[in-house]
Amino acid sequence: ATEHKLWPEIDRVCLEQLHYARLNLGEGGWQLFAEDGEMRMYKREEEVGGMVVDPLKAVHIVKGVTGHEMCHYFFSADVRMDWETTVEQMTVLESIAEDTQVFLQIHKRVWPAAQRDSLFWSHIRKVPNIRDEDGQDFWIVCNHSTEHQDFPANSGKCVRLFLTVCLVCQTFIDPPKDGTDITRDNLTCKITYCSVVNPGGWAPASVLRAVYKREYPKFLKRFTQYVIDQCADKPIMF
Ligand SMILES: CCCCCc1ccc(-c2ccc(S(=O)(=O)CCO)cc2)cc1[C@H]1C[C@H]1c1ccccn1
Repeated sequence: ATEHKLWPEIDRVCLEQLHYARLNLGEGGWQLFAEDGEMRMYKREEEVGGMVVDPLKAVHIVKGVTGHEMCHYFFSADVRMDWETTVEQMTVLESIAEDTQVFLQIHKRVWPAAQRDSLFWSHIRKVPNIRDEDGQDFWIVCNHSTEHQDFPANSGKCVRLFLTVCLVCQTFIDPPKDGTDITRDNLTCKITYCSVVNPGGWAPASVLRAVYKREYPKFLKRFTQYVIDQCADKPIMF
């Protein structure tokens, strides 16, 4: 996809998001708002033009799958509707390359706000782990709002929301002591999910914050469980 006009932006946003995801939660005023087993969800309360755009950062540890598998299923258009319960309709507008697609998604309406749609490019890539920490290479999927001449914002019934999302995964292998082949029992996947969603038009701060608090934990728990279930009986994708 390196010759496509979007490539410079895709490359820049992906690397920015990888850096942002790897910043630890020490600085930056993150407040923990949800916990479930190994999943911890943090947010910062921010408003842009009177609209809630609370950045979200979730960290999670999932046994039995690799970062490649986690990112593969997050990126795959074919399975999106199997796990994405808040999307009413999903269309692939453009397949720029094997690793880059442009999506239009109509999201289920969040009462009392108007229904939203999102139009974004989605890119998956492996990033070598150059600091030879004990983890494997990073896999990242980045979703970032973009434009498309056939689908201008706010031209239909939906308010166009703007999003930047990244899923950054790293696999840790604890090999069997007896030198036998690695099995899923030897795999641990560390996940960082970051998201900034600008609702694109006014929505009550109280409603938005309540929806985020309810929907994000459900969303990440459902997605990661979906990947565990899909991978259970399949060969490991390293
Ligand atoms: C007034 C309504 C404001 C906006 C509602 C809304 C829409 C989309 C999204 C969203 C868009 C993309 C992604 S993704 O990770 O890129 C995967 C691909 O679908 C994820 C979540 C979020 C929210 C915010 C509610 C919040 C919410 C959170 C998790 C699920 C549903 N709703």
